[in-house]
Amino acid sequence: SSHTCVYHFKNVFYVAWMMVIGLVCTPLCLLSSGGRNVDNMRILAWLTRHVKHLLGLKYHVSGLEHLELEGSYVVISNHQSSLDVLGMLEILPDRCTAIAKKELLYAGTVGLACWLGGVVFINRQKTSDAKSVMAEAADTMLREKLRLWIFPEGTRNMMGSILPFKKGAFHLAVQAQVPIIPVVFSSYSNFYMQRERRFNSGTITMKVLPRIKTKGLTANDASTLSESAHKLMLATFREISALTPEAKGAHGE
Ligand SMILES: CCCCC/C=C\C/C=C\CCCCCCCC(=O)SCCNC(=O)CCNC(=O)[C@H](O)C(C)(C)COP(=O)(O)OP(=O)(O)OC[C@H]1O[C@@H](n2cnc3c(N)ncnc32)[C@H](O)[C@@H]1OP(=O)(O)O
Ligand SMILES: CCCCCCCC/C=C\CCCCCCCC(=O)OC[C@@H](O)COP(=O)(O)O
Repeated sequence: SSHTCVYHFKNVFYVAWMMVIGLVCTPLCLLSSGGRNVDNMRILAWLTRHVKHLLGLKYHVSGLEHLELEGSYVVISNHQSSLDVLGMLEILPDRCTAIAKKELLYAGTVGLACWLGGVVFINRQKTSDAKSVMAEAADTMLREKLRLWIFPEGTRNMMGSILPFKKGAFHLAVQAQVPIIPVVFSSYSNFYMQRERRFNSGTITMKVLPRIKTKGLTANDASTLSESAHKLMLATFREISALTPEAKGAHGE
């Protein structure tokens, strides 16, 4: 039926169009900075701005003032789909890059674009490697006055909730003694339904929350920090999501 066609078309179009953007951005990034540089993220964000219109998506953002902090910080957000990248680039602060799984590096021109934007790649299968790469990223972040965007669930999740957080983002913030700024995306379940093969137009609410301070905290506090951030973000997710009755049922509400 027609909604199934639209679903497949939009998904294929999204990946293909991002590949084209990845290709277009490459010479621009090379000309402007000569190689891998976090400032290339501005170019990526600028080139990607229009994609939401092509997919019929709107963003409603609140709390942007919480990102207007001096110096380094870690942004954490929930992760439902590769579409999250559009929201991320919609509000991306200056000098901010991301942490991603290393597989993304091999995703053609999108991988190249990520590399040019200074994305830090981690091997999730090798926890000890991932930890040392993230420790190095904490140093680089301070030295080069960067911000890092991390998806602490560590994987995509469309179940209408937020998975328990991995601890890496919190260790990194504590090691660097920088604040954590939570960003919550509302549920995509009102416009994107994988099971029913529906990808309708829709509005995504993004809420930036006030920073969580880490000054004086140690590695022992990472678990508590992770749990309290999760609780806060899950409450916000439920508050801002226009949940369907079925999705509400899945939450046990
Ligand atoms: C695209 C169009 C063209 C133009 C656009 C181009 C580009 C677009 C621009 C940008 C796009 C960027 C897109 C990015 C999106 C990518 C999203 C992703 O890839 S998500 C997947 C990757 N992210 C993550 O995995 C999140 C981070 N992961 C973690 O934090 C994990 O903790 C881990 C480090 C990988 C380890 O995983 P593990 O399963 O072992 O988890 P635990 O958290 O339970 O940890 C186990 C144990 O170790 C302790 N720990 C963890 N980290 C540390 C540390 N750094 N130091 C010390 N100890 C650590 C932790 O406390 C646990 O111990 P304990 O149980 O005793 O507490
Ligand atoms: C050589 C061709 C390879 C084709 C691969 C196509 C990949 C491009 C897909 C969409 C275009 C824009 C996406 C931008 C980046 C999306 C990042 C992303 O969402 O990665 C998933 C990762 O967070 C979690 O992975 P898992 O849920 O654990 O798995």
